[in-house]
Order: sequence, then structure tokens, then C-alpha cells
Amino acid sequence: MVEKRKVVHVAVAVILGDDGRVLLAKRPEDKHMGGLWEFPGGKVEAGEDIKLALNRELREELDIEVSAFAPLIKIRHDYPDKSVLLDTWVVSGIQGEPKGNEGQLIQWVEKDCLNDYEFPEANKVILRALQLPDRYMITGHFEEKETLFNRVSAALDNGIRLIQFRAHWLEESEYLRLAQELSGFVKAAGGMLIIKGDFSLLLEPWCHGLHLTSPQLGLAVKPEKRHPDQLLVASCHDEQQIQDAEAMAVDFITLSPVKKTQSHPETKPLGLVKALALTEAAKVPVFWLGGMGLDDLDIAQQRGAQGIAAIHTFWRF
Ligand SMILES: Nc1nc2c([nH]c(=O)n2[C@@H]2O[C@H](COP(=O)(O)OP(=O)(O)OP(=O)(O)O)[C@@H](O)[C@H]2O)c(=O)[nH]1
Ligand SMILES: [Mg+2]
Repeated sequence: MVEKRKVVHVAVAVILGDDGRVLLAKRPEDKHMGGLWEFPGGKVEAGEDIKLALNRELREELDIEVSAFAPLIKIRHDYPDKSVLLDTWVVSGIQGEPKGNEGQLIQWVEKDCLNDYEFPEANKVILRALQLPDRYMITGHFEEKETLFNRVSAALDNGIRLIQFRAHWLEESEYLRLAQELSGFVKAAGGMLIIKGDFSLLLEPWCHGLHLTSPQLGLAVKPEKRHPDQLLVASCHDEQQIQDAEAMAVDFITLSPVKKTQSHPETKPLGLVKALALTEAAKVPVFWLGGMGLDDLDIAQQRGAQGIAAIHTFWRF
């Protein structure tokens, strides 16, 4: 059974050149997923530290030394014949000129052109993770529309590019009117506004994405066909909900509450150990939510998360 199968831990490197291009390698025909493009890397040996494995693989495959690297994401994937945990790092500093040390073709590719290359199935999520930011702001309470726009504007000035519009106290028509206006405002600054509500909102051309609540995950209704640029997101609190969200092909999830949180003080937090296990098992990018401050960003990413989501931390910019 797939669940019982050994998971192969793989160190994967998204190597960025000084010009922002990404280094791809072509997998030899005789290997698993042969002939497809990949990010360089390979299997972590038993007992080996992931950072040492990353360095070793890049030395063996490309004849380079790694000097600067940071975690991007850990992604689980089950192929028909093999299960992998792609422990993926962004390598932003290398020493030496990469060469195909094992005879493999290598190529520097513009980030925007990565989708034109044929990768193994699991890499779709790595490409998504590369496009997603590491901070997801959820809007907090406001009385006046002006406050909402001012706070969002301040967040955009502080580099936030992904925002969920949460205003459950508003009537639906008022919420949607504001959502449409705010979507245009956020888009003009290069960001995306994710809204809450019915699946049919994905039919609205102004809608950048929909954030599903956990009860929506259990519904038999599936989202309508959506535009490839629209994001589908889900709030998850346990393993079952993560699996339901994956079955709906969401682009990412929030996992909460990782710590005790002001917005849901009565809910027992998952804690770091459980959050880590759920994040490692997830097949989509995970943002940790609940009591997250900027100090937690590094902790979350070191444990395989895409980043953090928060109301209070970002709403006070
Ligand atoms: N390196 C790498 N492996 C990937 C990627 N995507 C992906 O699904 N994989 C899978 O992860 C596993 C890692 O394998 P690898 O073949 O690179 O391992 P390796 O360098 O240690 O090779 P070796 O065992 O032949 O010496 C393979 O099953 C491969 O199909 C990717 O982007 N890069
Ligand atoms: Mg390899």
C-alpha cells in the first residue's frame, strides 16, 4: 500500500544565477523519470544531514560548492512506483561554474519560462512554491472602508503580495462590493486578493482566488473550472482536511492553529511537532497560521512550510 511504502528523502536545489535564471538538468533516459527536466539533487544517504546531502549532490552532479542556501519547501509525492519527499532549497550562491558532471544536459532558464519545460509530476508543486510568497496576510477588523484600504496599502508597502480578505461581520453583498474594489487595488500593486465565499465566485473575472473554509472541503460540490491564474486555497486543521484539500487540487493550504491565537483563543493549538508532521506529509504548499509572528517565519520554513499566514502580525503595519 502507498501509505506503508518507504519514502525516499531527496535533496533538491533550485539554483538561482546572479541574473535570476534557474539551473535545470535533464535526467538521463535510464533513470526514474528519465528524459524529463529536473532541479539538480539526489537521494539523502542514511543518517546524512540534509544540508551536507545538498552540497554533496551538487558537487557530484555539477562540480560546484554551495555558499548560500535557504529552505523553499518540503513536498511529498507518490509516484506509481516510488514515494518521495522532495526537500527543496533555493541556492542563491555557488562557487564554480556548473557542468554536467555525469554527462547530463544542463541549462539556465528564465523563471517565467519554467512552465515550458517538462518536469516529473511532483515538480508542479515546486514551481507553484517558487511563485508564491512566504507571507500571507489575513485582513483584521475595520469599521471604515478607509481603514481597510490604508492597512492593506501599508502591507503592500511592506512587501506583502498575498492577502485574504476576511470580514465575516459584513453582509454578503457589502463584502463582495468591497472585495471587488480591493481586488483591483491589490492587483495594481502587483498582489493577489483571495476572497471567501461560494465556489461560483471563481466565475467572476475580478476574483484572484478563493479561500475555502474547512466545512466547504467536505461538500460534494466541486469548484467550477477556474482560470489557471486563480488560486484555490483551503483552511485545514488536521490530516483528513489536508487530504480533502489535496483531492480538490488546491494551490496551497493554511494549517492552523499552530500556536495559541487571538482570533480563536478557545481552540487547542496543534503545536510544533504535529505541525511539522502534517507539513511534511502534505502534497501542497503549507502556510502555518495561528499565533505566527515574523520570528516564526524561519522556524516554519526550516520545517518545510511555504511560510506564515497571520492577521495581527501584518494588520498593524
Ligand atoms: N533530483 C531531483 N529528483 C527529483 C525531482 N523531481 C522528482 O520527482 N525527483 C525524484 O526524486 C528521486 C531522486 O533522485 P535522483 O535520481 O536524482 O537521485 P540520485 O541523484 O541520488 O541518483 P542515483 O540514485 O541514480 O545516484 C527520483 O525518483 C526522481 O524521480 C527533481 O526536480 N530533482
Ligand atoms: Mg540526482
